[in-house]
Amino acid sequence: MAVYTDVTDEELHAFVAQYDIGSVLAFKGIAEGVENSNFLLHTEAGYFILTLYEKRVNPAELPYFIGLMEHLAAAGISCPTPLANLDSETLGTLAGKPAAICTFLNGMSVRRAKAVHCQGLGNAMAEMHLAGADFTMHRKNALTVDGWRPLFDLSQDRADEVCHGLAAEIERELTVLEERWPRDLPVGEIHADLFTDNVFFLGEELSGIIDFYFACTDAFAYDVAICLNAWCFEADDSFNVTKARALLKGYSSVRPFTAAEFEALPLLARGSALRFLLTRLYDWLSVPEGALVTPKDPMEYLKKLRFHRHVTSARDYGLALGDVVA
Ligand SMILES: Nc1ncnc2c1ncn2[C@@H]1O[C@H](COP(=O)(O)OP(=O)(O)O)[C@@H](O)[C@H]1O
Ligand SMILES: N[C@@H](CCOP(=O)(O)O)C(=O)O
Repeated sequence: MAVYTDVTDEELHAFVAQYDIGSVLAFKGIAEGVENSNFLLHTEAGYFILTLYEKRVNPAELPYFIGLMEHLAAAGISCPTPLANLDSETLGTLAGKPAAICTFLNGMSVRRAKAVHCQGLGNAMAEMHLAGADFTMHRKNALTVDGWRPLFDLSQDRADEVCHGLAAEIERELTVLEERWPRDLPVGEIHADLFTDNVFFLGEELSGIIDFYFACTDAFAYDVAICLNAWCFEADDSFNVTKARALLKGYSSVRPFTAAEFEALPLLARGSALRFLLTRLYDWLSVPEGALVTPKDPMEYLKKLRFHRHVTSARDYGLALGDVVA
């Protein structure tokens, strides 16, 4: 369910009239997504996505997200482009919520990524990282190592309801990551939620990247680590090194890894697994009674975390130092 706010016909027509996109031909809510209310908007000028920003998005941060999409789109990255209205504003208000209209991207997310999709993802992610280099706004990552303990505090007392011993295991992991987290890697604007549902393909060709509302300024290699977790494990929880190799080669053919990134990758993958374990654990334990939401499984990310704990080098992900490091 991802329509939290009702929009009346009058409100919609008045909002759309502020843009040079003709009048509304059709308008319907989109079921996918969890954070914001999204609508497919068809006007005389074509198809668009209308987004109402809901309470988990801080309005003060919207100029960063909107500005980043504008910047990346102008640099040739296939991502939603926010439309400016007749007053040259990309952000407005609809039904009492901040709202924007963005371009519609063709394509579909893949249910089962193949190595070729992972390679395309690697290429596009590296291009996105390079394209963000001259973006002048920045946003601290609230969900990196410094944010994990406060997040864990919210679930610690009930973590063992999900899995016996989980609270102690997370505590040990946090201690290790807080001690060893690398702080001197190349940084820039990263997507930070590049899961399969946020990447569109037409056949085997990547056609677009959506959902920039976790984007932030952090280590490029952390974005790569998030993707290793989200794209390179099978349904039976096994790690698929062929997909990982394709993803890393795809990335490094556009932006070669530094030696420090190569060294840090296993730790970043552990941290990324812990980040999604913690947010999923919180959501799992906080589902309101009767809510129409299916929380995502925290255990999936515990298993991924345990896998990375036994990885000693990025070679285990199929990355050869001589091959790809600048
Ligand atoms: N620019 C876009 N082009 C095409 N479809 C889009 C676009 N933006 C969002 N969508 C559709 O809306 C759904 C939810 O969008 P998403 O940004 O993932 O929402 P949320 O932030 O609530 O998770 C996507 O799965 C996709 O189907
Ligand atoms: N990708 C995260 C959840 C965020 O959901 P999204 O719909 O905004 O991509 C997870 O899988 O835990």
